[in-house]
Amino acid sequence: MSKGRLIVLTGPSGVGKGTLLKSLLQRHKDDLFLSVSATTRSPRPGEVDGKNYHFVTRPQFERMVAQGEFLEWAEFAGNCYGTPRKPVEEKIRSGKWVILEIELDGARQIRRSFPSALQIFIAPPSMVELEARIRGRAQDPEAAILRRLQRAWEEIEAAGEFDIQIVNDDLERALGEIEIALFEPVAAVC
Ligand SMILES: Nc1nc2c(ncn2[C@@H]2O[C@H](COP(=O)(O)OP(=O)(O)O)[C@@H](O)[C@H]2O)c(=O)[nH]1
Ligand SMILES: Nc1ncnc2c1ncn2[C@@H]1O[C@H](COP(=O)(O)OP(=O)(O)O)[C@@H](O)[C@H]1O
Repeated sequence: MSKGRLIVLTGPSGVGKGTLLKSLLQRHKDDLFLSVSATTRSPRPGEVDGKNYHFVTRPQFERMVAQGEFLEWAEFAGNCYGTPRKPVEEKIRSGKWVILEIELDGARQIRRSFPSALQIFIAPPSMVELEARIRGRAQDPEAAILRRLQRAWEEIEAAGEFDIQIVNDDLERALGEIEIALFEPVAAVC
């Protein structure tokens, strides 16, 4: 049986993490499992409970924190997000590769608790393009967009903490780079 593995994907809101992951998971259905987070954020149009997120109330989220149900959790732009511990641990134990699509604080927590996790940072081609993508998605109120853009600067400054940085300019090229990072590790240089 193959060995389980944890992969963290982080990057500012609107950079294209969800878009990249959708294609990646379609191409590698049998190899990769995406963790479904819990959040107190309201569902966006089209988002499905249990598929995109587990949508919970703040008291429910706080109870889950108190009961140690999260592998990591953080507050982002006024809402809480957390990775349910049990499904991730079960998948890893059964030899699966699990991807966490999480923000910077969560990635830092995972770095401490799972130092062997591969940490990938997705960067935008520019801040102008990032803002255009968040606005083009047209799914967040103005206040949420502004909070995400403000936070984006801090996240981009921390890109160097990650094992790999990939610029999502051309989607196919960025996907190819993620696939190389996951499936074609560079041979050790003697
Ligand atoms: N720490 C942490 N961050 C998460 C989790 N789930 C999602 N996030 C991050 O929370 C941020 C906001 O997510 P979301 O509201 O879906 O907005 P979007 O990134 O603009 O699509 C993103 O950076 C996600 O990667 C989680 O379980 N833990
Ligand atoms: N390489 C790319 N070039 C142009 N637009 C992109 C690219 N990747 C993603 N997008 C668009 O940017 C917007 C934000 O992408 P999304 O995957 O929702 O970002 P995130 O999950 O990081 O918040 C979407 O409208 C998506 O279609």
